[in-house]
Amino acid sequence: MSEPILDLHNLRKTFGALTATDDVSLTLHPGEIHALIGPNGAGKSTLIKLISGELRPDSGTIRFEGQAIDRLGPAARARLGLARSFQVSAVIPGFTVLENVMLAVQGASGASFRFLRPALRDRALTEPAQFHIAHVGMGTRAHMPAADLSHGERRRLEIAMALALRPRAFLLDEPMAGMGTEGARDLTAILSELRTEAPILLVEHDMDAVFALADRISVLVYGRIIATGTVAEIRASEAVRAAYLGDAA
Ligand SMILES: Nc1ncnc2c1ncn2[C@@H]1O[C@H](COP(=O)(O)OP(=O)(O)OP(=O)(O)O)[C@@H](O)[C@H]1O
Repeated sequence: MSEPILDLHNLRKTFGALTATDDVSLTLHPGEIHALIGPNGAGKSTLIKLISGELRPDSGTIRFEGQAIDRLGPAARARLGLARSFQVSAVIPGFTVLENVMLAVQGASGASFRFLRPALRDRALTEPAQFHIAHVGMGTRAHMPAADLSHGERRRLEIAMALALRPRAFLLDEPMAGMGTEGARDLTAILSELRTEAPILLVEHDMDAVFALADRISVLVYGRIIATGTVAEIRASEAVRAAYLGDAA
């Protein structure tokens, strides 16, 4: 297998007496969607926060494209291309789809006048923004205010904004949450394509989406990875069935 883009080694995080992350090691490789599943309170969000830099581990290491990033804060990790989508990119409701993505393009270029409405004639911003908007199938919505978008369209906008940051890896924490069946199906198709842009570490409770998307699945229970494998391997695992999947397998 290719060199991992993201390489976690023996990560550990405690909150008082509680071990939320118990010696977790996992890798994310180019082109793959690696899903992280597990019951409520298993430590999935904590792990995402350790990777994004919002939380610091008690021990263990995180390498990103071969570089140790343990000492970097969230902003520096984001600049390296570690994109925590659906949270980093705050959509401005009064701005159009195009303006929102232009702001993301502007932010990615390091410009500091983040809160000014971007100049619609600035082709250095409009061209990449329109490219990302077309990529997520929102070409006909470019001039619509973000406030008027449906939930699913807003998710697409957020992905276009994440793409503008030229990510090297995506950390997605429950992107299907709050979406209807159709919206979830729609987003599943988008994420499936997105993996060719950058690999995705996907925390998700929607098992239909996980089984449809994941190249590999890791199962987290009480902060510990109890199994990592393909969809077929995880569905067939007795340990996983007993600890988590039950009838969903
Ligand atoms: N800042 C914190 N301080 C104390 N305990 C915390 C903190 N953050 C998380 N925890 C605890 O750590 C454990 C793991 O929580 P975490 O939110 O990572 O789980 P999760 O798998 O994401 O759950 P869910 O699926 O419900 O989102 C839980 O027992 C939680 O109560």
